[in-house]
Formats: sequence, structure tokens, C-alpha cells
Amino acid sequence: MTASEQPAERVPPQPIPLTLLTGFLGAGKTTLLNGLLKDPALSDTAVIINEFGDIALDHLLVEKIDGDMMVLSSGCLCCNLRGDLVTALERLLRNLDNGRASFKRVIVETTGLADPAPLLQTAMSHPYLLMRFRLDGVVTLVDAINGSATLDNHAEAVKQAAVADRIVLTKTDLLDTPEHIAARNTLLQRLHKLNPAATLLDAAAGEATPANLLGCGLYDPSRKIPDVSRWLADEAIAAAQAHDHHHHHDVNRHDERVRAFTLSTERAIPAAMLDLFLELLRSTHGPNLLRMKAIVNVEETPDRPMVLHGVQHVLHPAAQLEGWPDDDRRTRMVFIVRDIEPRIIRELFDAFLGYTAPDRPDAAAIVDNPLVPFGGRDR
Ligand SMILES: Nc1nc2c(ncn2[C@@H]2O[C@H](COP(=O)(O)OP(=O)(O)OP(=O)(O)O)[C@@H](O)[C@H]2O)c(=O)[nH]1
Repeated sequence: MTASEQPAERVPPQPIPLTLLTGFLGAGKTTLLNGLLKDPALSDTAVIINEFGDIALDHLLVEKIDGDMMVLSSGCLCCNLRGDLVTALERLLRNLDNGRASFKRVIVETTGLADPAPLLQTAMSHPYLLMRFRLDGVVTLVDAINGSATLDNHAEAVKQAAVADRIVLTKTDLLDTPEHIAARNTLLQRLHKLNPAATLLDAAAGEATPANLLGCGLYDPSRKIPDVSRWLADEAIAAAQAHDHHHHHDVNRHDERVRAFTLSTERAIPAAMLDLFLELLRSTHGPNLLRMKAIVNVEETPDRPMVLHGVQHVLHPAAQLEGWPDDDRRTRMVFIVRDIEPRIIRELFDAFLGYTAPDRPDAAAIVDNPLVPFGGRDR
């Protein structure tokens, strides 16, 4: 056998960098991802999106240009999600190895409710994944408007900030009063205390570039506050226990207080009705409306659906799409709420669409008197 006939020595493939993109509900993860994916530096990127609840909309809203994309709709943030992530990463590798996909980097966008510790623990300890991927960094987005309230109320948000290599402050362009600016400075101090080693970047200032976000180097928990190592150790124990623990999770339920649900209708909605419905919702339930995402068939523009985003009391300006992303032309509104009974919002929606029951007020009655029985807290 001549040298040229020798079987080529198998060189193990270079581990693929994997970035975890996290941040609380509505912080701006998909917006940032869309921007990043347009950059030629990220043309070879596979994306895994994890959405909370059983109806996923994000995959319709990510303007993916090429490469692989997977959506994991999984509400369970312990064993199921861990397993789903492993399965999704393995599937990507299979596609890569048999030539069905070609990518050099993976970005995992977590749900805003994700506790990052189990995901990190999985990425850092699963034997096969460790061989093929290297955790390149955790990028956490923090909304400058809602960030402080979110840190006060949601332990997941604190963990997301504490484990980050890069913290990106979003929505600083919306800070237009001296009080807002002061609140932003307090938030920055708080984030620095939570995670002194993370680089803080401002999205609106154009700092969230691929060069600043990617290539963080191997993930190093020892550079984080001591809690992070403890969380990861706790997760290692939880992962071991999960082998013996297969329980059924309601994918629309996060905990006792937080849940997701969807409203949908075939009926086109008049723009004025939609505005009234959203305003009433925002003014009545504001802070407990953790997230609202919708694609809406507006009566006046049936071929150009409206995309809506609500984050706590902030209703972002609506965007109009050039066309429907797929054949499904129904209005779909996904809500993630805290301490609100889905029935309350569903009945309000029905009233605005004219689906009233004999014992319930219609839209006019609600608008004339917003204290009719829709507004209450009902856990
Ligand atoms: N003004 C402003 N709006 C932003 C910024 N980043 C995101 N948004 C808006 O915030 C809303 C939510 O953004 P998304 O990117 O969908 O947030 P997300 O974190 O992916 O949301 P979830 O997946 O539900 O957790 C959208 O209306 C965005 O246009 C920003 O820096 N400035």
C-alpha cells in the first residue's frame, strides 16, 4: 500500500461554538437574533428557538435567511427542556454529518422564562455534546424599561443576568425622561453587582455586534458570582434525579402563577376594535401581562398581517408584514400572564369580536364601563 492509499487519519471535528441567547420575556432576543443573522459573519449559523407554551409564533417572526432552524415548544423547564435541547442538538449534528445541513455555529434562543442553569449544565456535561460543541458564551438581554421590576419579581431573570458573559441592555432608545435615565443607571449598577465579570453592551448604541457577542471563549462559571457554581451543581443533582423522574408537565404552565394561552379567530378584526381591546388589556392588567405576541388579520388590510408585541405595561409599535408567513391566516395571540385567569382575557376578546353570551357584556358595555367583571385578578 502506497502512502497515498493509506486510509486518511480521522481528525476529530473541531467543536462547534454554541451560544446561549437568553433574557426575560420580551427583552428583545428575537429582534437581536434577526439582526445578527443578517450579518455575513453569521451566515453559517443554525438556530434553535425554545418557546414557552404550545403555540409557537417566533419561528414565523425570525427572518432566517438560510441554515437550519428548529423550534422547541416546551414549557417544562427542568427535565423535558433539557432532553429536548439534547435531542435538537443531536439532530443538528446528524444533519451536519450526513450533509443535509451545513453550519459552523449554533445559537440557542431560550424562552424568556428559562432558568439557564439546567441548560448550561446540560451543555457543559453531556458527554457527546461536549465532544462536538463548545459552549462559547451566554448572552443575556435585559430590557432597560422593565429590567428592574423583572429582577425584583422573577428569579429566572436574576439567574439569566448572573450567568452571562455579555449583558445587552435593550430599549435604551425608549428612555426619554430624567427618571428613566436614573433608573437605567440603578439597573446597570445592579447588573454589575450580580455579574461583575460580564461585559455590558447597549443595543441601541449599536454595541450588540457579532464581534462583541460571539467568541466569548470557553464558558467559565468560576468567573461568575459564587451562586452560579452552586446553581450548576444543583442542576447536576437534578439531572441525575430526572433519570428516575418522568412526570407529565403542562407545557402551558410555568409555575403556580405564570401560564401561557392562545386566542385565535378566523374573523378579521377592525383596527379600531383591536386598539381598544389592547388598550383596555394594558390599562387593566399591565404588569401581569408578562408577554403578548400576536399576528393579526386586520379587517382593513387582510393581506398584510399586523405583528404585535406587548411586554408588561409596554405595547411596542405594531409592525405590518408584507404578507402572511404561511397558509394559516388566523389571528393568533399568545399570552404569558401572571395571576390572570385566561378566561378573563378570552371573554374580553370574544366581547370585542362580537361573540357575546347572553350573560356577558358586549364591547360597548365594557368600553363604557371598564369596571364590568373582566378586569379582576382571578387566580
Ligand atoms: N425600542 C426598542 N424596541 C425593542 C428593542 N429590542 C426589542 N424591541 C421590541 O420589543 C418587542 C419584543 O422583542 P422580541 O425580540 O420579540 O423579544 P423576545 O425577547 O424575543 O421575546 P420572547 O421570545 O417572548 O421572550 C418587539 O416589539 C421589539 O421590536 C430595542 O432595543 N428598542
